[in-house]
Amino acid sequence: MEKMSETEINERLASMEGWGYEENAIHTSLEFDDFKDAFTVMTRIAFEAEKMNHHPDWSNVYNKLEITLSTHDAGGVTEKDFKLAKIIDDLVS
Ligand SMILES: C[C@H](O)[C@H](O)[C@H]1CNC2=NC(N)=NC(=O)C2=N1
Repeated sequence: MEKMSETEINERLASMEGWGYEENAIHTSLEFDDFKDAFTVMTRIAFEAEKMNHHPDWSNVYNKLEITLSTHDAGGVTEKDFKLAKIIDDLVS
């Protein structure tokens, strides 16, 4: 899958609330009521990621979840990252 240009990435991000571009990846920060809610969403994301064979880089501290998406093989952001970002947005909205 082909790495997208920074211009293309920023165009796509313009219509996505809560996501930003930095260091060859797109990022979002999510906050939940508690750990249980955060981990429930992580589990749902994990199953979707596994289906796509495309996995987030993430960290969780109690009710907070930081997510970074990039396509490691391409060394940057590809359409797959936007596909997973959309799935994540749909899961939390
Ligand atoms: C072997 C396996 O298909 C690859 O390592 C997949 C797995 N998940 C992946 N996830 C992400 N984010 N980027 C990849 O390049 C990637 N590659």
